[in-house]
Amino acid sequence: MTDILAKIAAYKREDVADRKRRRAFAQVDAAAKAASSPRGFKAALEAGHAPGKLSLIAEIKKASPSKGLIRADFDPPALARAYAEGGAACLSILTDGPSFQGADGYLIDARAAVALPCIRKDFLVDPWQVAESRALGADAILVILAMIDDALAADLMSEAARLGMDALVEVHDEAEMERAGKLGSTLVGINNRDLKSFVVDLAVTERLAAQAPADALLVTESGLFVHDDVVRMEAAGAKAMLVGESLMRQVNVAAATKALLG
Ligand SMILES: O=C(O)c1ccccc1NCC(=O)[C@H](O)[C@H](O)COP(=O)(O)O
Repeated sequence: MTDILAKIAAYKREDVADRKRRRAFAQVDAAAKAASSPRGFKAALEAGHAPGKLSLIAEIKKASPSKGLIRADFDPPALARAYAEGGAACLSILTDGPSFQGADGYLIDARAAVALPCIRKDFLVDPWQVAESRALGADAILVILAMIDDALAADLMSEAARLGMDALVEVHDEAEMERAGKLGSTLVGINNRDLKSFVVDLAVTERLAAQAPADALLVTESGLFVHDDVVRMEAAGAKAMLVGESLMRQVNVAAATKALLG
């Protein structure tokens, strides 16, 4: 595990332990079952792509460990509406506070503003967080293989399935891609960001795409700035893309989203 992921995993375990002390699983599970029905996240990505067009997961991201503050003027419902107007298929909302200045409320508010499916972008180290994510309204969760072992990944994925959510399984290298295949992942994200150096390189998707499970929908993540990047990632085999920083830095987010999609 990289230094940054080890640091995040350590404080997440403490945070989850604290949340569990305050709220029994039965309570979270009841809230998850009472939450507004899941919107099909993977189905929206499947429906949104076509030759010459990648589906967009547009990210609501205030800050990051690699870039610090990205967007000071930060209004999640307004950003969600701008992304919807710009043609995004789904939203990704960072809820981690310490490293990304996110908040659970951002997911609730952004999802309420639009009809798009939403993934809770956070660092999951306990199946309890999956039910919590659904209770917050999430339609999908992120499973970061670099941070957890296969047993925990399988538990997170089966808990997501139990609650009607999709799981985006994120990989960074060949070994993790092989693990994703063995776990039966059908929605696989290749993260172009090296989590040790924070260097972003679209060649990571080009290198790993051919090894993705045959039936998986492939998402390229991080470091997409212009439409030429989108064309390049489609040529590599991606069907969808996850984009945060480049859109978050724009004054007119809807127009920038349209321009990125071409
Ligand atoms: O963004 C970071 O600095 C980062 C650092 C450590 C772990 C994860 C990190 N990012 C999470 C993401 O996956 C990105 O927010 C997402 O792929 C969008 O990337 P970008 O378009 O480059 O903002």
